[in-house]
Amino acid sequence: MTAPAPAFNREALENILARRFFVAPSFEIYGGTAGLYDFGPPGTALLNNFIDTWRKHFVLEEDMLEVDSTILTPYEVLKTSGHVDRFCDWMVKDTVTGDIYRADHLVENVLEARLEADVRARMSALELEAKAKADKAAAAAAAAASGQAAAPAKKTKQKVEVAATKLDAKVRTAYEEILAQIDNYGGDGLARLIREHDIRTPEGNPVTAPVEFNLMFDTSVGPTGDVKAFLRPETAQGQFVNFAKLLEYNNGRMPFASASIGRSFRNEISPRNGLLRVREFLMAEIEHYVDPEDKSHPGFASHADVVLNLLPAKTQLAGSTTISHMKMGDAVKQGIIDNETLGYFLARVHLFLVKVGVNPTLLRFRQHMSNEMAHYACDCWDAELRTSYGWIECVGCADRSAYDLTRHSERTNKKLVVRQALAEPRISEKWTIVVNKKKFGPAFKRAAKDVEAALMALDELAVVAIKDALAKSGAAMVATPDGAQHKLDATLVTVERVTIKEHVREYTPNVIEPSFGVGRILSSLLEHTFYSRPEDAARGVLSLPPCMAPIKALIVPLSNNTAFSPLIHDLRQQLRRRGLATRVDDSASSIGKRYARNDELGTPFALTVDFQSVKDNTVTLRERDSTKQIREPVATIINLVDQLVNGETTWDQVIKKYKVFTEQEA
Ligand SMILES: Nc1ncnc2c1ncn2[C@@H]1O[C@H](COP(=O)(O)OP(=O)(O)OP(=O)(O)O)[C@@H](O)[C@H]1O
Repeated sequence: MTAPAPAFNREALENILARRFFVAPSFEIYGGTAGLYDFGPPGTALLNNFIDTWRKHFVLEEDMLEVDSTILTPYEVLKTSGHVDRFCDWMVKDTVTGDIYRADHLVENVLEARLEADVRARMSALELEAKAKADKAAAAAAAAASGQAAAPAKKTKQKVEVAATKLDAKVRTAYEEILAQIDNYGGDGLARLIREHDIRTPEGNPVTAPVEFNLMFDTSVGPTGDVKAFLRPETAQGQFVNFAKLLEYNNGRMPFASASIGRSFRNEISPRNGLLRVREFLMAEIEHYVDPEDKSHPGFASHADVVLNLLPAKTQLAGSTTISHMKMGDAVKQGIIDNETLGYFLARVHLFLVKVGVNPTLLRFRQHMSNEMAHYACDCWDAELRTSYGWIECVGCADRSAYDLTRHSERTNKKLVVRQALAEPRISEKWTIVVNKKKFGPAFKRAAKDVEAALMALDELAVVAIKDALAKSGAAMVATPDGAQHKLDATLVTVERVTIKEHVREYTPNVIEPSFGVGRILSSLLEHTFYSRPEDAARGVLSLPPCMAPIKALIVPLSNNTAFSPLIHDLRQQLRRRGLATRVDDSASSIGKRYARNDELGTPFALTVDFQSVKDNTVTLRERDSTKQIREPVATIINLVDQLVNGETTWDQVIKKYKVFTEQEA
């Protein structure tokens, strides 16, 4: 089923989504709350179909371990993960109205508007120049014909306006470079941009200096209010804190992945663009745990030929947004994508997005630049979808390294590691701290246990630093998790070179995380699949793939004659038994109108019951995009709908096999 490429009409789509109650602002009758949305029946069905397809594509396909953890998350967990200190955006205030803006978005909007005005101005300048040339030539021709001198050309007012919005080439390049890296600016950088480029609010007012704002909603647990907590900003932490149990459930086998689908909350400074930036949204996240010394993946070879649209960091640094169309395997071999596992997941994400209806030509993977990366990530690619709002990040694919597991382990003193039995024992030499037990206990008293644990947890570099400090000044310092510093000397500890024979290798796995924002993907794919019938612009169609469509089959009786009732009942029963959502439209409208109404809902198939059906038990099956139909016995049609929805056949295959007729012929 291929829909014709349309000119996208956002207003028409938004009208359908509101009118057919796909989605609506929450608490609308109270005036609504910015950044909160409710899904109506077709929107909820779409959401559920997305989750179902996601589960089958990722969780079932790879035996991922799905967990459902709580939304309420204690302060300590998010302090340890770095969210309390760093999960922030920068905001500015309009100095006149007091309105709040997210600083990077304001800069982005203003510069983009200036660049757009520049493009328009340059186009008009070219048009004016062409017109002036044509006028001059016409005047010269007229003058030659009359034998008089040509009158001088008049300067138009329009020319002056064009000049005012035209940018100097240097300024234009500077704007383009800033926009390509807008996510990389911190508070000082944004303040400089605002100053240097005279960034103002849409009302034309100046703004304050940027202030950091943490995006987490805080709350407290229990009646005393003493236990501080947050609504989680991602599902990932709920998976990491359960790592040891998950590994045990997996019989200690590596690599493996956990997955979670659930709501997350971010107190966005300025929610905007419908579902694209909201304050409560559904996330589907995978945490794939992998050996840092071996990031190969068993699925790499079978996905190496998937062609991806890549925008690497290097290209962006050179100020370009040109996409490289590359086989995933080649991108990994050339070091553009860091490792096999990350490459594999990018390919899987690509295949999934196309399966749910994303237009592959409007999908790209953009690599983060080093200063743009989240505090936990060491390589990151965003799957971005092109929408009427520009390129939108919909899936973040990050290599979070060992960051989270290490932090949680350090904070809780619980081991979050993999123990791998070695075929051959590994013999190595290592600098090790040896504690003089007799003196150590009396010296540190109640803190002795914690100080010793802190010393034992040090890596070899830190141990060598203690050795050097003891040799140089006779003293060294060590910190315990409560932040206290403790002084060591050569009577309490010595640092010795010891030979170690290891039968087990212990390591903290690295984590590769594809993180899906469900609302953003749905909103983008609704744009990708929406078009208007070429013969009637008022007839909108959502060309959703059958697996995603809220209703799979519409049942349309020719009229509300009771003769059709038993067959309609039978059709519904049979489709329901196969788990296929149906809807009967027995309203008085014409059949064409009823088809059109359900095209708006994205219903891919319609079964029409007429007087012939009652006689010979045949019904027609109409496909939404081609509007072509076939007429076959009920049993054949039910089987075909089932196979079409489950992807076992396609409409193109069906029309090769059966006699086809058009809507007019039916
Ligand atoms: N406010 C939001 N509204 C809707 N979806 C969101 C929002 N914030 C994040 N997401 C979704 O969650 C996914 C993973 O979150 P991640 O933390 O990587 O986003 P982010 O980089 O903070 O997004 P952005 O830079 O747009 O704020 C994103 O790719 C996106 O699809």
